[in-house]
Amino acid sequence: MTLFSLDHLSVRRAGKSVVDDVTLSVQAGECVGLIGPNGAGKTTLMRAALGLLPHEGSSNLARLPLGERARQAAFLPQNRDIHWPVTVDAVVALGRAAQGSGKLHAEDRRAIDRALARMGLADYRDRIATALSGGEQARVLIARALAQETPLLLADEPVAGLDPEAQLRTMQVFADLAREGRGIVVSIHDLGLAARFCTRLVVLHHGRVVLDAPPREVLSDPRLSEVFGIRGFLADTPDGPVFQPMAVTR
Ligand SMILES: Nc1ncnc2c1ncn2[C@@H]1O[C@H](COP(=O)(O)OP(=O)(O)OP(=O)(O)O)[C@@H](O)[C@H]1O
Repeated sequence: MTLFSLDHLSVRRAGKSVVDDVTLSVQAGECVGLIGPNGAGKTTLMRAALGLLPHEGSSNLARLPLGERARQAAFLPQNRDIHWPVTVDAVVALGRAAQGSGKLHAEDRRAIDRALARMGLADYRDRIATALSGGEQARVLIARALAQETPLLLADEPVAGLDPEAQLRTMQVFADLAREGRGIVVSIHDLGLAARFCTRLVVLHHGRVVLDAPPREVLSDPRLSEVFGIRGFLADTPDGPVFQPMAVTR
């Protein structure tokens, strides 16, 4: 089942083409890593796909009325500041606001508990969110997005600033959700984590999709070094593929 589809999506910002004619679809069961150098257009692509930026071409999400869009897709933006001195539980509960009337029902409570458990935050639920470390706050916001329990999750650099355990835990959660039949689109700079946990990698360069294939194929493609300006080491291990950037090539 197709959960996400972009058809010739283009975005211009300040007169410059930032996303250029992107056609892409994501099926249930896929965890798609959106990779590309700084400024490649990853954030712009996600925001336009969600209807948050003017664009040409079409996105199945941008076409939906607001309430329906929130039931179809959760979005974890890159900016992860929490401004309200409320409990972790209350922040995660906001993820349910789009799903119903605003009043929490038993099913909402269960979704909040599942999200807290998935992110290892059960013991944090009564802590004041603004009094947590940056990485802990980031995990709370991931839990808020998970609590929406939408068919599709778009996450913009969710593991930036997280410690290794939280990075692995988060990527494992995304991989598990995909295996459970959801669709994930995750922008990520850590190509090693992308190799391990994504089912497919889409490489964006100057706003265009230049590679779209399973991780091993993408990470061994000579075009990768042109795009990123690096040479990497790719190997198979019992835990899955590993990729380590080794040297700058330009
Ligand atoms: N509001 C804006 N006005 C003009 N140009 C913008 C604006 N926002 C982004 N851009 C430009 O669009 C391009 C893509 O930016 P975007 O944030 O989508 O890249 P990204 O791939 O997410 O980068 P990063 O990995 O650094 O987060 C960049 O060249 C950026 O300078």
